[in-house]
Order: sequence, then structure tokens, then C-alpha cells
Amino acid sequence: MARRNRKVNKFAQRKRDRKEQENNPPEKTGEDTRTNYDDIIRENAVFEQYYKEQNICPEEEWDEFMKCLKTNLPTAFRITGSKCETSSLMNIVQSEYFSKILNTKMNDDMQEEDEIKPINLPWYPGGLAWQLRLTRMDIRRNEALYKLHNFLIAETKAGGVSRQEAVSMIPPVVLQVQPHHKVLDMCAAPGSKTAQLLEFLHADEDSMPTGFVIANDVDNSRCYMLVHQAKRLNSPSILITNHDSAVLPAFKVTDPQQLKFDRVLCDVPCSGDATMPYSTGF
Ligand SMILES: C[S@@+](CC[C@H](N)C(=O)[O-])C[C@H]1O[C@@H](n2cnc3c(N)ncnc32)[C@H](O)[C@@H]1O
Repeated sequence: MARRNRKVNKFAQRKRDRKEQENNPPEKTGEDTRTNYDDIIRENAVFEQYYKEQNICPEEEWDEFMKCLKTNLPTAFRITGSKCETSSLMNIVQSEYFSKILNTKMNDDMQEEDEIKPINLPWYPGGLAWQLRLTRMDIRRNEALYKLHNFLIAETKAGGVSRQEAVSMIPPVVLQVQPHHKVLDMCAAPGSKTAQLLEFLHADEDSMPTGFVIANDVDNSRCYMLVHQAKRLNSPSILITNHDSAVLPAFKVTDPQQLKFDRVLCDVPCSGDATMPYSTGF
């Protein structure tokens, strides 16, 4: 009962905060120095030469390939939290924000209506993941998008929403983590996938998971991002370690003596070359 009351109070407070933050975006720390991709890299001969030498696409498709690399990625996010919280938040997102966006009359210089339409990612468990095009220009010019943007920032901070590219959401879904699983996330920072693993671990709300997630990263400063994730999600079922995964020592436990994992995620660094959009700041 006490737990339920705490949830209700927390939700009522969040509702009040949400109303306030909708019109007042959270303060930004420091000057926003982010720049559109086109302004950062107009031409990069070395980059192009490198990829041409890999022969990754026929010469006649080169321009199309480069155009594709320069396309801004859509904004994608997941609704997180307990079942009761996620369904309430889903209702709010759909009734208060998406419906207003869909009813918005688009200006001539904005994106086409179809492009702005929020898309539910059908493969994500519980239908909790969404994707939409949310460019800085549109946020500035459209009140419904501006409010959604502020809402997403506030909810991300509160732990109700996690911003994550759709493609990055796939590996933890495929792993099918169960509450009893012992999970190792070898290259975990900043922790988007760790957060998903934890959410799947806590899928049964009536009992605490018997499994856990060990989230490791070689970079000490990035490990603090993992600490932030753990605090944000309020889970006691995570252990953060700071080690080179290539030489990760065996974890000694009392019974059995050496810890064996049910699931291992190894999300090694990539070039990032295919994802060079500009950010909306969310
Ligand atoms: C692609 S990022 C991981 C993103 C993360 N899985 C997520 O979803 O938020 C790669 C991470 O691997 C870490 N890393 C690189 N070499 C490593 C190593 N030898 N051992 C452990 N972590 C390593 C980097 O510090 C970086 O944080």
C-alpha cells in the first residue's frame, strides 16, 4: 500500500513538473556550441578516399551513398519504468503531445506531414519505443514540437524516457534477458543498452530480480555515466566495474566459485561514420 502511495505521489509531482517544464525548457549548462553536420564537414577528401578504397559500393552509387550518410537520423526514444508508469506516460505522450503534432498545420518551410508523424517501433516489447523527425528548425517553428521536445528532456532527466537510436535498441531486445539472468555488459558506457538490460531484468514488478547486470567500461570517466544511469533507474541490481574487457578477470563468488553469465553483450566502439547527423539537443 505504502509503495503504491509513493508511486501515486511521485506521479502527481511529475505531472505538476511536466506542466511547468512544457513551457520552460530545462536550463542548458554552458553555451550550446553544437553545429549542423553540413557546417562541420562540407567536404572531407580523406574520408571519401578511405571509403572509396574499401569498394563498399559501385562508383555510380557513390553520390547516393554520401547523401545517405549525411541524412539526419530521426529522434527515437523509449518509455521506461514500471508497467503502471509506462502506460500512464504512453497515454500522456499520445493524447497530449502526438495528437497535437498530428493536428498541426505545417508551414511551407517545414517537413512534410508524413515525415513528422511519430512512428511506433513495432518490434519493441510493449510498443514502448517511438521514432519521429524532430529537427531544430521544426522545434523552433512549431509549438507542438517545441512542447514535446521540452517534455522529452524533462522526462529523460526524471527517468521516464530514454533517448536512444532505434538501431541501438535492438541488441538487448534480441538477448531476451530474464529476471534470473546474470548479465555482463562488457563495453557499457554511456549505458543506454545497460538501461534496457536492467529494465528487462525488472520486468516482473511483483518481485525483485534474482539476476543482475555487471556493466563494465575501460574508460574511468565514462563509468560515471553508468553510475548516473543506475541512479536514474533506481536499480539495486547493477554492479559497475572499470576494466579492460579484453583481460577481464574471472569474477569469484562463493557458490559456485566462478561466476558464469547467462547473457553477454559486447558493444565495441565503432567508427560512427554512418551516423553523423546534427543533434536536436534532446
Ligand atoms: C559503442 S560504446 C558503447 C555504448 C554502450 N553500449 C551504450 O549502449 O550506451 C563503446 C564503449 O566501449 C568502451 N571500450 C573500448 N575499449 C574497451 C575495452 N577494451 N574494455 C572495455 N570497454 C572498452 C569505450 O570506452 C566505450 O564507452
